Amino acid sequence: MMLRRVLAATGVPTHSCCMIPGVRILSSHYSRTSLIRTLSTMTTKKLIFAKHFDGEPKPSDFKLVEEKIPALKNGEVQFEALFISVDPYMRPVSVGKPLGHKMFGAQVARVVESKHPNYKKGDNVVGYMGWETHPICNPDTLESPFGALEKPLVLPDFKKLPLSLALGVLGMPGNTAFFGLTELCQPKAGETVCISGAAGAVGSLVGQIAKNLGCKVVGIANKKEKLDWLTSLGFDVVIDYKEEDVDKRLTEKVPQGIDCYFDNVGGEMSSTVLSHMNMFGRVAVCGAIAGYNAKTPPLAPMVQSAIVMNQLRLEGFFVQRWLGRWNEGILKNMGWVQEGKLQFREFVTEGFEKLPEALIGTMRGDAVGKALVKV
Ligand SMILES: NC(=O)C1=CN([C@@H]2O[C@H](COP(=O)(O)OP(=O)(O)OC[C@H]3O[C@@H](n4cnc5c(N)ncnc54)[C@H](OP(=O)(O)O)[C@@H]3O)[C@@H](O)[C@H]2O)C=CC1
Ligand SMILES: CCCCC/C=C/C=O
Repeated sequence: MMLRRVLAATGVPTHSCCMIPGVRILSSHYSRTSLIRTLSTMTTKKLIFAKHFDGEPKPSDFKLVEEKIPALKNGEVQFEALFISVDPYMRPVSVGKPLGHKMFGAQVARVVESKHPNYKKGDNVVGYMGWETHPICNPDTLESPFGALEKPLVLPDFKKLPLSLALGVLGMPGNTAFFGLTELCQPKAGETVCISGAAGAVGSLVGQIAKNLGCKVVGIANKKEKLDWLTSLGFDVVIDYKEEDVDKRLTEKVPQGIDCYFDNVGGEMSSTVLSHMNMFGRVAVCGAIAGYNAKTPPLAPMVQSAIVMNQLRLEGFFVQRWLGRWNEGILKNMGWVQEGKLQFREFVTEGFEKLPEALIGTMRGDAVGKALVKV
């Protein structure tokens, strides 16, 4: 549609839009980049959620479709996706979602055209537009995967920082780390904070924030590359839960006990951590990835004795609880990033079509830091 208008304006017959000569004539009026962009925005690619996951997600659970971009209606905005997020939460949150629709999820995108007063061409946003290259949506009726209305956020000037950070340290994972740790664990300087899934998008930030607050930090993850990275970030103790005996290592290396546990994983290893907690310890239950792909919930050793004997407080949370304070977390994390006190690492896969593989990879533990796809 847009290309037809451009061609009409140049006098090139519109039926020649896909022919090389037409492209050559146009290039005298338009830069090669804008022409490529114009051509590519005629259609949009979507990954459809085609089959409910059975165990681990599979590429065949998704279907790639390409559609013409419809005309924009009043109140709508057309975006061009720049980065799309892949997150383990997608596995449990997909349960019960209707099939045949675009896969849900967050993306960083640029506004291409707008018929909404609060969005203008060229704005960069982060929002739940799903797995699509050129989505159109009405921001006022856009739903997050968690079932609430959530408008795409227009991003402030990121200065020299990459826009992709709006999906990581300056976005949902950053706020999960900040609010989950500060509000639920309430760590005090000198206390010991333990984190499972410690080298991931959320966990790597939790550990660094805890260090910034003056705590001792224990990180649990798998693979030498991840543990070395955590050590370089200042984690005091690192444990490979697949290669080492977590119980023995905690006894040896954390004799003072654990005051706060930020749990991304659940299962047997978390039961072990709970048995090392101090009196009045606090546990933020953020995720349970150890069980996301399981057909029947895995059994874990009983934890109630540790909870009772040490009078622990465990609380689960969704980060959306703090939507009303969203910018507070983002600004706090941005300050630490700018001071060099909050390092981030991104694990970027190139290509929209690679989204399913990227999701599967991050659930398997391939990613160090935040996993995302560059469209
Ligand atoms: N409550 C909330 O509001 C939110 C919750 N979450 C949850 O937080 C957790 C972390 O999310 P996020 O940082 O995005 O993801 P990560 O970047 O941490 O990626 C997932 C990691 O989980 C680890 N993992 C996978 N399987 C297992 C297993 N069986 N046992 C132990 N570890 C495993 C892998 O690390 P390794 O190689 O070290 O095993 C993998 O890298 C997830 O559970 C997610 O659902 C996320 C955002 C918001
Ligand atoms: C057990 C599922 C937890 C996932 C919560 C994720 C929220 C992300 O925004």
